[in-house]
Amino acid sequence: MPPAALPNVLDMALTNQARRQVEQKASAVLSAEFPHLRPAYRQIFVALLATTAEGWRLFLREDSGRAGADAFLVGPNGVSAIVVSEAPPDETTAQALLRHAEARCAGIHGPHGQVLARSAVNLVLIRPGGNSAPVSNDGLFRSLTAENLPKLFQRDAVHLNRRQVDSIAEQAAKRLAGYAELRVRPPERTPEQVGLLDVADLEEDHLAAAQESSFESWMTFLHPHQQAVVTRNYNGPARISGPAGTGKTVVALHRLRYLARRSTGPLLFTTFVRSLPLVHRTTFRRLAPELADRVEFTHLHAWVRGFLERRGTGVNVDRGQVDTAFSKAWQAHRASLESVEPIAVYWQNEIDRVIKGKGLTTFDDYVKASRTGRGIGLTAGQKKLVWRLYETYQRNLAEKRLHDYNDIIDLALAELRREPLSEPYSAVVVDEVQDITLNGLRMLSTLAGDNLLLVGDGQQQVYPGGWRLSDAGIPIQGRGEVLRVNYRNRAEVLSFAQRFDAKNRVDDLDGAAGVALRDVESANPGGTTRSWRGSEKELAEALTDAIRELPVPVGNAALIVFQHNELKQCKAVLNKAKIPYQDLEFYDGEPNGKLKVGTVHRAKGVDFQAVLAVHFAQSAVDNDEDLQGRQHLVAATRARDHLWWGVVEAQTSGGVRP
Ligand SMILES: Nc1ncnc2c1ncn2[C@@H]1O[C@H](COP(=O)(O)OP(=O)(O)OP(=O)(O)O)[C@@H](O)[C@H]1O
Repeated sequence: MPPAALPNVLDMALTNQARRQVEQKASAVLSAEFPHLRPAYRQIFVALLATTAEGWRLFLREDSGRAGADAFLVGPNGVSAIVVSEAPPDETTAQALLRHAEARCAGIHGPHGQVLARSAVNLVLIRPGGNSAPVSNDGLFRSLTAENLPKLFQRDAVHLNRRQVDSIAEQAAKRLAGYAELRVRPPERTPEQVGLLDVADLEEDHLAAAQESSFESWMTFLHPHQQAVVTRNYNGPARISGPAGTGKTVVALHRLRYLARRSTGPLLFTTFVRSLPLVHRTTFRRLAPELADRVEFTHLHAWVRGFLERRGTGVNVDRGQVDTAFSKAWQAHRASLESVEPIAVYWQNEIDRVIKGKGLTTFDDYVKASRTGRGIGLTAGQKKLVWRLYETYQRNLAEKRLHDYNDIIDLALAELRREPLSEPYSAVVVDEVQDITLNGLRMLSTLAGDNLLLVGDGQQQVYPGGWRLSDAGIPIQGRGEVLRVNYRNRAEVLSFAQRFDAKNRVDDLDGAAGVALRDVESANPGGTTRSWRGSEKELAEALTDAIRELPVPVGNAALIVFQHNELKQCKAVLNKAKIPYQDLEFYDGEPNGKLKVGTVHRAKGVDFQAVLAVHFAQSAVDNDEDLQGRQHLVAATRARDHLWWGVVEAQTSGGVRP
């Protein structure tokens, strides 16, 4: 049992002097309780025990047989099973230690019916001698020395609050027979000290308060259904789907850690969205620092380019020149297609997502091909005109020896079929799979085989096109999971986002009925939303006010628009108002105090405490209302606590309406 009323020291970092006092106490407690502990080990356990003065909980067991000692440390950074030993354990021992740690923590409950995830237990090896040479079973253990021990307490990995730490520790105490719980109290502050908090203390307090949020607790706790998906044995390619915010990516990241511990090969996390892998890499490193080198986070085209380079296949991808090749083709065929649809990008998408994206190489195939989600139906005669546009575009690319993204996917697919990877991936996770082209899927399936895990939500497709997983020859039967509890959006935000729910049936990515956002259960009450409507002239003031009045730090908020040209307009407003911002394109998930800004395409898959979305009512999104609805749904569901939704009317439409 913990001593009755420990102060809430998690919110109150110790001063240096207090820390020294705590370490002295810790040393005395260890001498009394574990008199035979070797001095080199004692030094480490003093450091671990000192954290209990700040609310961490330590359970210790001496193992004289193995010349080591082990402990469980529960703190704001989660649960760590710690082995202190000079010699790294061999693979078999390491696996046994991992099972031991997982078994001891099995069945620990979290808030709202969640469970402590098996994949959440951190296994840490601490070597007293200062030997920091990599251990052979890297990836099972996080390996530290006495010198770099403070890494274990790093603030950026904080995700549990005091109540959660205590609740885990109380439950762990019952499961840890043979371990002694050791604690030291923090020194009392004198009345003078209480008034003399230095700046560092205040910063620490601020940080701790911000981290009181329960949102990050997914690093330790999963819903039992999420947990089951993390550990299930699939024997074939699998798919996780479910509406926005249901924890699909969270499950995928835990599963990567779980699978990495049970395999030896490299692992890959990829997606079509360029900026996303960086953000998830940052998150994953907090979850599983020991696996930083084994799991590769790369967006699909970067992976393909790297792969082709390694195979000696040169490609020439220049986005600007590729666009010019299309523009020239469009100029040549504009007259014949304009009456069907005047927006050039519609036809560029037709080539990218339908003709080339699906790997159609003959006009006959194109005539027969389904164009689900393309908005406009085309007759065979109109398709003939599109095919001519496509042929001219292809000629323009060939003349300049250019490759577009579809070309390099095709090259990679051919190359993988010719010669598979010499060291196959133990797991390939594909996030936001709904936006990958059909040929991209074929390539990933060839790359990963049975080790493929596809994660996505048909309702959040922001690029037009349409396929079923079966079209790519990926058999999912019996290996499709659907998550249904929304953990991200507070109830108010969720209910606002649900207005963009699909009128049509939602697809589960494989042709069957999926779950729509309106069907999810909401896990977090509260939240705020604000709507604004006005003219383009009035936008600057309204947006600046909305940013100044944000109920969250501006660095935790994002401004999302739907078209590139609108981005420029909004950035001009920010520049004028001197509001520092960062392009979402370059956001890697590290906190930086700046407002994040980007189009919805760059905001996919991530979340922010607050979102400001600006919709220019006049803009057309590829002439497709459904697509626009899906993009709005994605933008609105990026917000956790607060959503500001601005609509800019046509310039002639006059004043602000409430
Ligand atoms: N088990 C959990 N406990 C607490 N919070 C959770 C849990 N699972 C997910 N969350 C919260 O929900 C957020 C959304 O999770 P995640 O990004 O995995 O959802 P998603 O289904 O991939 O969403 P989207 O499809 O909208 O990108 C996380 O950032 C986290 O804050």
